[in-house]
Amino acid sequence: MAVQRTFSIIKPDAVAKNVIGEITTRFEKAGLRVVASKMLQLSEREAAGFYAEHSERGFFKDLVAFMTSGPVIVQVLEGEDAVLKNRELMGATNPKEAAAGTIRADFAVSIDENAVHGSDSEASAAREIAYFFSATEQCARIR
Ligand SMILES: Nc1ncnc2c1ncn2[C@@H]1O[C@H](COP(=O)(O)OP(=O)(O)OP(=O)(O)O)[C@@H](O)[C@H]1O
Repeated sequence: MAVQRTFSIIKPDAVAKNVIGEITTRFEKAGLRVVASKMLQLSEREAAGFYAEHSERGFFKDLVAFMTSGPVIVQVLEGEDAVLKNRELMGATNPKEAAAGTIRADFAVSIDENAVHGSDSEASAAREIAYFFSATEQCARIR
């Protein structure tokens, strides 16, 4: 598997819990490298645009309210098989179903406030990275 990039959000609940460093350390220990990172307070428009695919779902309004409830950290992670590796580190969407030792099992309490987002495919990663980062904010390969 080639080196890939994926997109991560450390959501407002995890930022409020003061575990930005602990979550980022998990990425690094798993061989993923942070190649872009910033803290943002999302507007309603930005959060709704990011989750547009869920706009017809019953939880959409609550999701947008949660994602705008405090600052988030958006990151680009690079490494071998980065999309799948990050999904494995995150665990299941619902923390109650997340495997022991995953980020969501350890730091999240509910499906509404589940600590992290990670792209579900390379195509999503490319779209999500471009949504939040300009070309100049994305470092070239760091080695
Ligand atoms: N049934 C639900 N009730 C409440 N919130 C939900 C529900 N399903 C999903 N969500 C919220 O919407 C987000 C996006 O849902 P999706 O199905 O894309 O999950 P995911 O890919 O595991 O999560 P993410 O996209 O945040 O990485 C979830 O992370 C969660 O916060």
